[in-house]
Amino acid sequence: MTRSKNTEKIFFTFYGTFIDTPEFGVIRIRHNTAIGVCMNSTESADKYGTIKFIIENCIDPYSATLEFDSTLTENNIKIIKSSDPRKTCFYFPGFIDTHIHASQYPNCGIIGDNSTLLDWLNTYTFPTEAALKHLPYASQVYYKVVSNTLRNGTTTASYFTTIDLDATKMMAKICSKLGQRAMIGKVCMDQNSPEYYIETCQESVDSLLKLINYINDELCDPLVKPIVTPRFAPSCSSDLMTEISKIAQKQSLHIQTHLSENFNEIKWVKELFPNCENYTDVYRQNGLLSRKTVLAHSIHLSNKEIDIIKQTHSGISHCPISNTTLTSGECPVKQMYLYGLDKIGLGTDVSAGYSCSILESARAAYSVSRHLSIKQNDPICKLTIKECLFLATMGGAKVLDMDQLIGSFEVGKKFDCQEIDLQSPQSTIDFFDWQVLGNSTVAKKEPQLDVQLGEFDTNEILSKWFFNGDDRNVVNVWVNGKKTSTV
Ligand SMILES: Nc1nc2[nH]cnc2c(=O)[nH]1
Ligand SMILES: [Zn+2]
Repeated sequence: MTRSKNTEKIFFTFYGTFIDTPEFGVIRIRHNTAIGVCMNSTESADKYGTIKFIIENCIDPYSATLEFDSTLTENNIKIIKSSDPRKTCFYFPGFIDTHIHASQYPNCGIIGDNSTLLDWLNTYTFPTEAALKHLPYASQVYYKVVSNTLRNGTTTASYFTTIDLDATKMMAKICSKLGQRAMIGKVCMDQNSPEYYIETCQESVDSLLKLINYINDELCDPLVKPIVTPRFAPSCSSDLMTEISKIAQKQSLHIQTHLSENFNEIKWVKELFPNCENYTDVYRQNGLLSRKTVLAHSIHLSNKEIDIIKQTHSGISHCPISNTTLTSGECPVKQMYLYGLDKIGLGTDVSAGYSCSILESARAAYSVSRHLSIKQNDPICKLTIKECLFLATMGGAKVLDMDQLIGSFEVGKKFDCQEIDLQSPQSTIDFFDWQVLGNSTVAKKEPQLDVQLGEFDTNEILSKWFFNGDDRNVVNVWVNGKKTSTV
């Protein structure tokens, strides 16, 4: 270890209670923990924002940082403490939204009581998306949706935009400016779409290539990546799907699309692609399934289709709010997990989903799984809080094939984090003295009480957050070690 002082080095050491879910169904709680993050601006992109040490049961985070690297000085260590004498603050990994339509944000909360997928697309969605060709509209919408997701603790999102190249470039720039880790997908669609919102196969391929070049060679932000985005099988010709899958393969890019969301959609796909065995096979035959493919919904799959998804290591984005509002169905997440399909994350699917919050989607996943359990009279269907929080973080990281990078707090991973305070100034969650103040004596002093009142343990605090929390409890958000701010 060198003893010379190095003023270029910058370390942020975060200190407090860290909670994450490294495996399905497992919650890890680490109190009094120091996490050191390398923030040297001179470091290469792969090192900047990376967790360098995690020290549990740490008394002094400053000394811990010096112990890790004795060449550091007071000037290049920043200690960030979650203030918590009240025991309701903790750090949690940033949420990962594996499926969100940035362009549909203006329609959040507008769906139509009787809408189902195909009529909803024509009535609400295509007109709204087409309007974002007008760049001043696109700018307003995209700033707001990125701000809203960040405010809700989403540090990584996989976005659909529209078919428009310039507006999509703008979205990539906005994500970069606001500091969100993002995949940006220009929607590709060359058939069965309204004449005001369609492109030819060649136009679609050309603008996809231009977007990839822009993001990779001009924007050059390691947090922002292009993602190949055929809308869904009905709106894509086989020619388009094969052309863009070749681009994805050649450049090792992610792919995202929709799969098996609605019964009329599935029937339509059967008619459009009679030579394919099933809906999933349409994507397989056209080269779209890889370990970097995100398949939104995937509700009504046969075991044969699940097998294809397993074999190709593709991931599923479960979008429970959208599946409820559009009455598409209940995705049997737990059963798929038990069947061995372990790449499942959560998507808000704005605006079929009315909320930008992955926490709200996690709650909806919990509820939908319980309704499925009632319907099938089988407790096996039920997801637990821990499992839902896994889907919201590590599950999403796996779906995006980024689980070596994000999703939990580990040395070598990026510091993507939200700080939660259940008693933040704006919080609507009520706590009582005996629940959190380390004051269980309050209860004991009441002789007439014959029930035991006591402090919540950390799992109960987590449960309070899961069911009652919202953006007012997200007090800070860091992506790649950098604190984000929104508009
Ligand atoms: N939920 C949803 N499903 C789709 N299938 C094709 N396009 C869409 C869309 O925009 N939203
Ligand atoms: Zn969608």
